[in-house]
Amino acid sequence: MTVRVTVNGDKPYDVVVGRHLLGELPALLGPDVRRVLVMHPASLEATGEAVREDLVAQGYEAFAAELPDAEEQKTAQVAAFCWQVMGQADFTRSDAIVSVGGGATTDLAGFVAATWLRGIRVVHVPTTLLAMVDAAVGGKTGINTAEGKNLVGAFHPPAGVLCDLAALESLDRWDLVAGLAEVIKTGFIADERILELTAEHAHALREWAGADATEETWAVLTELIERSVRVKARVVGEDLTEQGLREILNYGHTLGHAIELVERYQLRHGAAVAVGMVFAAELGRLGGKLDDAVVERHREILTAVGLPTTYRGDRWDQLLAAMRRDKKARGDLLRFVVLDDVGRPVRLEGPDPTVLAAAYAEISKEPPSGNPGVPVQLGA
Ligand SMILES: NC(=O)c1ccc[n+]([C@@H]2O[C@H](COP(=O)([O-])OP(=O)(O)OC[C@H]3O[C@@H](n4cnc5c(N)ncnc54)[C@H](O)[C@@H]3O)[C@@H](O)[C@H]2O)c1
Ligand SMILES: O=C(O)C(=O)C[C@@H](O)[C@H](O)[C@H](O)COP(=O)(O)O
Ligand SMILES: [Zn+2]
Repeated sequence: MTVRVTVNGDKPYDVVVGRHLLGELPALLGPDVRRVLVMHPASLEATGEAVREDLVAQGYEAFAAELPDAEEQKTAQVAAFCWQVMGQADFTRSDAIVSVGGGATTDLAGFVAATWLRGIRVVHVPTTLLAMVDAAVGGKTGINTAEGKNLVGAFHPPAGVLCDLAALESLDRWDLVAGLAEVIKTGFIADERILELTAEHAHALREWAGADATEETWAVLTELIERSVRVKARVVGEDLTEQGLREILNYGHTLGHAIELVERYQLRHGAAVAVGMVFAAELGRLGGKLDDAVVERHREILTAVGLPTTYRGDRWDQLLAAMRRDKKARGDLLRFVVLDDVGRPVRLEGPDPTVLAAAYAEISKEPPSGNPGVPVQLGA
């Protein structure tokens, strides 16, 4: 069954969840588009090429830009490479980009679309769970700089998002699990049923078997995707440019992004956000807002699906420096999203440094012995 969720805004668009969705591309690209750049990471060459050939068969002049894998593609250099490809192929304002990949690809492709000729159409075809439930929806685009994560970007909503569930068949279980972090985040900020479903099926999700997954597991995963997309669509439909409400989607990200930077992106975004959510829960608890039981629920559900809940205890100065560059910060004021309860996110501004350090102590574990450079592993 195909499900459509509309994202409201100046130019409303649909997030389509189902199978065999490529036939929808021409309608999303619109009548004026002649040239299309399909952007995909090297690891998805066959999928990217299939999309490109399909577009050629439909009469488009279609090009491909093969990108480095994962976070390595979110750089100014890679964006400049894409601008060069488009310049050499005479891309005009009536041409378009199609992204095929995970969240790193949709972030980069969205940014290139936002900046080329000050903005052209982009359709996202997310291929990871994380990109389907979060990154491809909502128009936040961006690249990293040496100083931090997503420091350069733009709000540029797509013309449509095609979540073809078949893509998840080839996703390895660590990437499926990393995507569950954003699903669980959505559960904590806005939809408790997500937490119940995830906890109930944690084992099957953690042991994701791709094409061999049972019908029951596919059904649960599909419901989790739909529920998460509905929450994200509602939030970004109300507050595209993060004037207020949208900040709730950043739950767990203040420390999460700092961990990603300190680890030089050697762990997945979802894994870092998982640790960041436990940190935020501890901040809420230490600030007298959140019950012990809800904090424990964070640890239980994240551990159950194989996500980490602790981080090495000897990186506080670096993490704090990175958190000062978080986009929610204002001047010297650090701002966090914490919870009063499940489904009740609130803002915490300028927490006392001793409370911050105490929350860090609650998530700290010994640094790996013998090799201080070893990155945190999922589930470690
Ligand atoms: N813009 C937003 O609103 C938003 C929201 C959440 C996350 N993000 C960003 O998304 C990124 C993380 O996304 P991600 O977890 O999808 O990571 P990713 O894009 O790096 O993909 C993870 C890995 O999966 C591989 N892959 C992708 N699709 C596959 C498939 N179908 N089968 C097999 N392998 C596949 C990729 O090649 C990569 O190695 C981060 O950069 C994060 O900042 C953005
Ligand atoms: O869509 C949003 O808004 C989010 O915050 C979703 C996050 O999951 C996502 O990782 C986002 O890219 C983080 O944004 P940033 O503004 O903190 O870079
Ligand atoms: Zn995120």
